[in-house]
Amino acid sequence: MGRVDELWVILTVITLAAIAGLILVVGLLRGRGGRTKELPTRPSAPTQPERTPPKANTYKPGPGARIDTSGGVGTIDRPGSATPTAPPAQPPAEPPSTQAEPELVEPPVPTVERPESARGRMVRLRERLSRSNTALGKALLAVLAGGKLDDEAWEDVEDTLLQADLGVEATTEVVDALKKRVQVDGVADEEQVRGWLHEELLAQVDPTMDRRIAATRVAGRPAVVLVVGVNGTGKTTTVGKLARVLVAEDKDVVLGAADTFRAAAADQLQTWGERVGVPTVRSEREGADPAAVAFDAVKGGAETEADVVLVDTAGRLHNKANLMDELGKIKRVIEKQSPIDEVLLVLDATTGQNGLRQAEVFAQVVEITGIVLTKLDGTAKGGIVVAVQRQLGVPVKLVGLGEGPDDLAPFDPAAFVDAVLD
Ligand SMILES: Nc1nc2c(ncn2[C@@H]2O[C@H](COP(=O)(O)OP(=O)(O)OP(=O)(O)O)[C@@H](O)[C@H]2O)c(=O)[nH]1
Repeated sequence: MGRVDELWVILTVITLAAIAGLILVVGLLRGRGGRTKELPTRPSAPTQPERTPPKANTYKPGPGARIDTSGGVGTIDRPGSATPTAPPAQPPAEPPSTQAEPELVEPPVPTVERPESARGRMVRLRERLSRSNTALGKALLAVLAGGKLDDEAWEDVEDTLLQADLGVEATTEVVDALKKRVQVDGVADEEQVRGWLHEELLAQVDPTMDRRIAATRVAGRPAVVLVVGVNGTGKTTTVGKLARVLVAEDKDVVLGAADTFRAAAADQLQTWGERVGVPTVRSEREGADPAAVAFDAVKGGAETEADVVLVDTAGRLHNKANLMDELGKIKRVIEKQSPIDEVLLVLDATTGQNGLRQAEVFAQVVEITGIVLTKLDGTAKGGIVVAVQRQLGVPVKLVGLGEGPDDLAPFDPAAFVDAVLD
């Protein structure tokens, strides 16, 4: 082989080696690149500078619980908005698929109601209060403006207040204050007496108490409201009505059906929610762990960036110890992921002293922050407002004044006393 041939052979070998090396390097690089693309992508944390309008619900409830999304968190026409009802936003379209897929059944478009705004509800409902309670005002005025205020007359005043469930302490305070005024100013005309009564009763109802409901996001999470009380007091109804009050205030609400004792309670709550476009987290199973449902509801509320989560609980348990255990567990489990901002105790105003005893039992297990007095439309015992506030040291925040969906009103002390003395 001549020198030229040898050179050609060496050149060919070098060229082939270089090509092989190049192929190897390219192959390696492509292999790495491909793998990077396959890394699972996490949905990015919300980076928007401001809160976007509520989204369609993406929350996945734990086993045994499901979220009813027919309320369509992000799809409702908010009450109070001037814009006409827009059709609910649809979930993002699936990528086209060549395979035959099961038919996608569109959820029914809910007819969303527009609840009455909370402002002025008590004024509208005042008549119902006075219808039940004017007997109290009339009786008091009749005695006080009658002119002859002897011991017997004062006893009548006392009896009237006691019959209205004002309680012994408050009754004594009111009577003593009135006696003093009569001593100083003498027996006055009916208008004057009405003024005194108004002042004394209002002082008992205590207009200085903070009656706001914790329903606004706190530190980047939804407020959590736990609703407790014995069965039949109107708990579920109250949660449904409260959702309406809050929706009317443009809040995003999530309901938690932790009353798993009675299967129909979850259905009842879900129906309330659907009417105003609010989702309900519930269990499919009767007797499911209520703490798990409560946990899922709070989690769901956080994930959908709701303003407030309202958790309904059961009140019908075999005995007091069971009730305490269950409530205590619900509280502990919720608190694993979020503080509880409000515990509302629902009391039936028609049950009088019995209701006060119930209040004591609940107060031993949870820290009650507000009272909802239901069925105040059907009783002449409006004085229970004062008695229960004194006993628990927490304000009546809401009053139920009928079975209608908007018959729950924020409690307004002055309007209440006006109605009693009307
Ligand atoms: N008149 C009147 N009725 C009310 C009021 N609030 C609730 N109710 C009625 O009280 C009844 C009981 O209400 P629910 O909400 O089912 O009571 P609950 O406490 O949830 O009962 P359980 O689910 O069995 O624990 C229903 O018929 C309600 O319509 C109110 O303010 N006035």
